[in-house]
Amino acid sequence: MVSEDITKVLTQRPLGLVFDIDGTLSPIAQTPDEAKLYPGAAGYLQRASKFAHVGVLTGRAVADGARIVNLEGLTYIGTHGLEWCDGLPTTHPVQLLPEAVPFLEPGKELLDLAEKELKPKIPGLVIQRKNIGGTIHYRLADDPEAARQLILNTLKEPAARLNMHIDEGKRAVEILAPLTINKGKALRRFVEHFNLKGVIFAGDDRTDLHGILEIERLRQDGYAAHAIAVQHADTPPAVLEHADTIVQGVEEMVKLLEQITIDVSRTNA
Ligand SMILES: O=P(O)(O)OC[C@H]1O[C@H](O[C@H]2O[C@H](CO)[C@@H](O)[C@H](O)[C@H]2O)[C@H](O)[C@@H](O)[C@@H]1O
Repeated sequence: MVSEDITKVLTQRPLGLVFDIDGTLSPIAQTPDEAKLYPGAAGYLQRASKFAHVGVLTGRAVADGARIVNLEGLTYIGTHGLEWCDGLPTTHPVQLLPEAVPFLEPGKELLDLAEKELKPKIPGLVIQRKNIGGTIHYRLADDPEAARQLILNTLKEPAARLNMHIDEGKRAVEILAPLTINKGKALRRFVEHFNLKGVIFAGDDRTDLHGILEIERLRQDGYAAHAIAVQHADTPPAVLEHADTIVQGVEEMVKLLEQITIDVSRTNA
């Protein structure tokens, strides 16, 4: 059985279940392309989509997140909230927020610069391009800290000139549009889009904190809302502090998702 607090949310209709991918449903992998859903997760998401609106809310581009989850009938929200797709992007249009459009070219320019300047200097560097901006991964560099410094030093001035924002993720430097869209705003949009009465959000990292804090605000606004933090050695303390439930790692998160599907089908039986 899941906790009473989670059960209370699960009885609401319409209900939403929203998940981050990396570190939440997929263990952190050496490279972005190697990441996979934890065994069983796809089946539980599919089952959950029979009684809830299931959203995938990721820093990856929609196409990349959908490649990993690969289930029809889910909503894919990518690039930290800038892209939205009601279903798999192979069969549904991907909507890019209009305010993000001016940053398509500057983002591309910075990534081109990273390819030219950084790739030859940092063996193992992975440059992940997205529709808007992208992510430069230094996890495989021989000296990750030196790689991080070189990436930040190389991109600082051009990013300021092109009015792009630089942030940091897990062994990665993110090139982002300088917009205030984040996972919290995207979560609110998801709730309003489906007219939800209840929503659960699960995430593990810095960018997920926006989603977790939005859950607090949704509760204040009268929604049944619950935040789950997936704890890893490097989980930011604020994520744990503001979450309503903490699970240990992706394995426990997927077990909880399974239990949610079991409890809801028992109640509906
Ligand atoms: O905010 P998120 O939705 O968690 O997205 C952040 C980035 O996650 C991915 O990178 C991370 O996971 C990779 C695969 O496990 C790992 O190799 C990498 O070191 C991590 O930083 C994703 O590839 C990025 O696009 C996201 O921006």
